[in-house]
Amino acid sequence: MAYNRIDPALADDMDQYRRSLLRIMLAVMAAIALGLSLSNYSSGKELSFILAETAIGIYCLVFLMRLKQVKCIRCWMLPLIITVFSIVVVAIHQRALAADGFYWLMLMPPMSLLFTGLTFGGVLSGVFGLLGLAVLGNSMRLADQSLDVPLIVNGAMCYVIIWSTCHVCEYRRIMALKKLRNIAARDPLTGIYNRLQLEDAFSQLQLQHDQHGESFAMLLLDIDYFKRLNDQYGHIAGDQVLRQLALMLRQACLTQDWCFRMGGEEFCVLLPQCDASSAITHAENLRQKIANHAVPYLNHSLHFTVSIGIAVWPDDGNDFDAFYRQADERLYLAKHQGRNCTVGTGDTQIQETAS
Ligand SMILES: Nc1nc2c(ncn2[C@@H]2O[C@H](COP(=O)(O)OP(=O)(O)OP(=O)(O)O)[C@@H](O)[C@H]2O)c(=O)[nH]1
Repeated sequence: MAYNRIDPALADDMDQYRRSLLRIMLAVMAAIALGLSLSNYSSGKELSFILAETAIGIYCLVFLMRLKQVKCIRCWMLPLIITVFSIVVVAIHQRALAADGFYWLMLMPPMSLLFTGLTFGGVLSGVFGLLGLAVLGNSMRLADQSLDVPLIVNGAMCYVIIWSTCHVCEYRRIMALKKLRNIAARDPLTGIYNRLQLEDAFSQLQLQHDQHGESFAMLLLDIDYFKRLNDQYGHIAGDQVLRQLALMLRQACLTQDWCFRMGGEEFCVLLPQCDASSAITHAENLRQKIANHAVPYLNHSLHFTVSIGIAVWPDDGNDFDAFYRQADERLYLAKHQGRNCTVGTGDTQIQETAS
């Protein structure tokens, strides 16, 4: 089992960005729509337009007032975008408004790409662009029996430039955000997740437990006498050991999603769908594998061992802090009992001590 830890946070960032832009845009749209409906009313324009403008203005105001509570921005934006730009297309159809109606259509790509997403917004604004051009050409042909080709070509070129620029900008913004999130989530030395991600991963497993009753385990590992290793062979050798241990943990977990460097020489592994006895088996296998492994460094073979503390959910705590504390206390006990050993759940006894 694996899950994508970056995307929920990324989605959250994008959501905040959209909301702050929306606040300004909805206020402007409400003012324009209500202003237009008033001016069209006083100049005796077509009633259907006045009603549509009033409805859009009111919708924008309600949306603006409820923006903090609205969960699905796309669900609110989609009817607004489709209604506004359908009215624009209808306006283009009326010969008198054909060209200036097309200017308004240029707002479609930035709005739909920003507020309904890259793929959906790209397709939607592409369809509306083509529709607008077809309606513009048709309304000219109906009125004059001729096509103003330069106007159509200029309109199409501007639309394509705006559409592609917005698409590239939005794509690059999302990629940059993903990259930044990834940098912030990982430990630069070993490449595995840092401690900030642990609580998030824990919440995901806790949810799995609440929904399906699956227990899971946490292993806290700390390298024994790491200071001595650093002092004897130097910090570069120590770094090599840390990288090798991270690699072994990733291999043991089959996925990197559940391995974390807590800082210094301390690591954490989460074991999904794991009870107390399989956690001990897993931890012991890992401990022995590490103890039997040699890290090549210059012309040395570096040997090192780890001590491990285990906590199993839901037996060992009722929240993250208590759960983590339990694993930490058992790690401390493992150190106290002579290192290179595992202390498991239950009655906090040593499961196996070093040879
Ligand atoms: N090479 C290297 N060393 C680090 C890094 N982070 C922390 N250390 C070193 O890790 C050592 C931790 O030492 P201690 O906390 O005394 O732990 P220990 O020597 O492993 O002793 P026990 O944990 O009690 O077995 C210190 O010497 C730190 O300088 C790192 O990123 N690279």
